[in-house]
Amino acid sequence: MDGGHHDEELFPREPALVAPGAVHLPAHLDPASQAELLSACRGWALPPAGLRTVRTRGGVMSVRQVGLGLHWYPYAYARTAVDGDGAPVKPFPGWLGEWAHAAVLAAARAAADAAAPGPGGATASGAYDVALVNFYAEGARMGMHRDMEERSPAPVVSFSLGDACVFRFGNTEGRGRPWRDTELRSGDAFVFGGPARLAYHAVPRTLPGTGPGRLGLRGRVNVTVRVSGLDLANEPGAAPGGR
Ligand SMILES: O=C(O)CCC(=O)C(=O)O
Ligand SMILES: [Fe+2]
Repeated sequence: MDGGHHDEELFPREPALVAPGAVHLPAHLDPASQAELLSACRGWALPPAGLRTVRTRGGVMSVRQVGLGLHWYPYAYARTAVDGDGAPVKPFPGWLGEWAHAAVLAAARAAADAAAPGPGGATASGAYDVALVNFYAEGARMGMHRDMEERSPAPVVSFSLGDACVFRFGNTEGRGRPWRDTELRSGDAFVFGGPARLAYHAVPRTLPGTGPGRLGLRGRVNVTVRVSGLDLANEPGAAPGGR
């Protein structure tokens, strides 16, 4: 899974430091791992506590979501799909935590090679405990936001499948510039932690029809893996956040 080379790329894309603490890892997941993750996503999308439409302060999100480990909703985490069918959230699989951990190590290596600040938060693989699975049909997008509801500084790890997208990575001050746009393709990982952990980011658009045909996916799937830092056993409702 820790590929580094992409069968289909004539010129392999290299890891890129997008901002201090933010690292793009092109073709991090090999084709077999992408198929495995997509197949898991298809299972997670099913009810109960499956894929749902999310209502935020800003309106209805065009991206449909499902949570693992804990259920994220605007703007907190809960143990059940409180803004969906109310069912208990699906468990977070340990292997996904290992994948996230491996991506953090690869990102740290890339940053060290460039003598640049890494994503920080050297985190044990077992610490990753929640994930958000996002499904982007054609035309779906995600506005500028921060991932704020976690209570851990550990890096967020994102894995992309299917159609490519424009991923906009901004700053911690506000939704405006400066930002940098990166194309995320199927199999790419993106890690942000350290000074970038609370940076604003967005997906202004996907690039329909650009996914690898072998996956058999129309649209784009993104999985972000996080350390919640929460123990909801004693907090049945939610942990208030500020997104
Ligand atoms: O789809 C993406 O690449 C980003 C998703 C994201 O920012 C999130 O789930 O908070
Ligand atoms: Fe996010």
